[in-house]
Amino acid sequence: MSYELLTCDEMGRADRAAIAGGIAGSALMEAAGQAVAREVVAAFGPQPRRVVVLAGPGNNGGDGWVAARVLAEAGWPVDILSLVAVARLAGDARLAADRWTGRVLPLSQAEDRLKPTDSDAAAPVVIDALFGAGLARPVDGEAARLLSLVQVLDLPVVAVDVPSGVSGDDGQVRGMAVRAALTVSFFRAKPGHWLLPGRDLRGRLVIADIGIPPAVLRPIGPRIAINRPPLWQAALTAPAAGDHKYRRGHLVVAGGPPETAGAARLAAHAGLRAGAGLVTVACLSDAMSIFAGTDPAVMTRVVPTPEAFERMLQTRRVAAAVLGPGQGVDALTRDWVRRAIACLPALVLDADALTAFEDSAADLFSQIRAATARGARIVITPHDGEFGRLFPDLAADGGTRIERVRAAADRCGAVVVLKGADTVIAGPDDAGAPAHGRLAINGNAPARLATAGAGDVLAGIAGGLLAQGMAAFEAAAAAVWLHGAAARLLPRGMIAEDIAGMLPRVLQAVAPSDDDGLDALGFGLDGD
Ligand SMILES: NC(=O)C1=CN([C@@H]2O[C@H](COP(=O)(O)OP(=O)(O)OC[C@H]3O[C@@H](n4cnc5c(N)ncnc54)[C@H](OP(=O)(O)O)[C@@H]3O)[C@@H](O)[C@H]2O)[C@H](O)CC1
Ligand SMILES: [K+]
Repeated sequence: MSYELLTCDEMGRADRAAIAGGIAGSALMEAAGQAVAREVVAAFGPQPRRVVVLAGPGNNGGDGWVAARVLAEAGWPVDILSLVAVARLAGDARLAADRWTGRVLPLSQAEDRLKPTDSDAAAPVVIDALFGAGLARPVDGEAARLLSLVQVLDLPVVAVDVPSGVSGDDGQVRGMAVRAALTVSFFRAKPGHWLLPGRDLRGRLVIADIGIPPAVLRPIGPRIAINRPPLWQAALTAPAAGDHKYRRGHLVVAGGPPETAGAARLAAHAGLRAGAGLVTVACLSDAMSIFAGTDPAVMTRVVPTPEAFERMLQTRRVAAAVLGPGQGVDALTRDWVRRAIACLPALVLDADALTAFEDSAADLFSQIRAATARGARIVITPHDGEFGRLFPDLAADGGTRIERVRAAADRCGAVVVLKGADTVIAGPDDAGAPAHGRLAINGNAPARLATAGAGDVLAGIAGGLLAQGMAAFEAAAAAVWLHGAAARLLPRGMIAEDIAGMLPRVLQAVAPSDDDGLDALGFGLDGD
């Protein structure tokens, strides 16, 4: 399964490369329109049903004209409402329109033809082929009127490429867009299919092969991907026979005051489940009994001073740390963060470890940059509020979610996980850095994952993976996906404490196994 996402510009380049390689543009359009028709029949057939195609002025409309012809040839009653006169169409779209032998209705008849009639066994299916990758400005005027009619009549919509009005690049709505039951796109999906609200408006997504050879992608070098296991699976190591717990990675979680100790407990437990060899919560003496009294596999260590914390990091073979969950927004947190950045090979900074630097973000970023320059792997995991505290100008400037998170990663030098229903993971654009300009959009998190403490669990999973030596971008992307997948296995009513318990099942499905390939209990160990 492919996981690259192409921006509209990259898709245009892929298209042009295919055409330069000898595939006619009209053949691509024919394949695109046929795919749309095929999916309409699969979703709404096999009995023919009335179809109304809304055709726009460009090639998205061209796909609509092809789909109309193919459906009509199969005996489906099809009407076309074209935004512009056929004489004004050009290129492949004009060729496609010229092959249409049925009626083209004037837009004044739109309401009449869209309304279900007594002779309709079911409401007509609308093919939305107004605008696709070429959306250039907000949808208004006649196009908006047509889409509003479809919305008011609550008709089933099949969108060509994207629901018209949704930007393929960022999933934002420009002007207006109607929710589709199904979106048929071509060759590769686009970021706007996976970022909200586009993800929500597109309905079910089908990516059709229209004959573009995958080799065209090599010179394009897409850097945005949907977050799926192939992106990071190879970096998930299986525990080896000779491993001991330190070799599998010692993760330290910073424990805060007793009132908010739950957050670090969740992170510590999740770090262990994600595969860290051992996990220690470092805390002040007043929280000791809480941390020591809960999770039997998690160790506790009292570090009365920042110096003691640093000494522990340096002497206990610490592979990674998670700082921030429930730690407190104060100078002590800043002190621990500075010391951890200065001496550890890997680090997750979450929650309070980010908010504590609201007034000194530049200072935090220069420390992170110094550490990553010597090879440290650092992941920060802000939600939108924390992001706004660290990067107020980026949060305010109205750029797309992708632009914001990219700019943030470039500025701070860490891998940035911008959490939300459509979490985005971005690596800094440092030439030569392993995460160089990479970006993944996550799509597997169920809505019920938005629950208290879920972020602490995510930080712990990322820390557990970093402790095992994973690269920062891969660890961050894997953590986000595993977290979403674990929640998917849990029914409504799940709480943050339940998530880590699902990790063994999820890891079993995506990670290399550490058993010897024999029967489940190992009866066959002697080779029989
Ligand atoms: N490989 C593929 O993916 C293939 C995709 N195909 C389809 O082609 C479209 C992209 O076609 P393109 O012609 O580049 O763009 P659109 O059809 O989406 O839109 C361009 C026209 O729409 C006008 N426009 C743009 N925004 C608005 C608006 N808000 N209101 C009114 N008109 C608008 C634009 O006008 P300009 O004045 O800006 O020029 C254009 O006339 C892709 O999405 C696929 O569906 C191919 O068919 C096969 C290969
Ligand atoms: K469309």
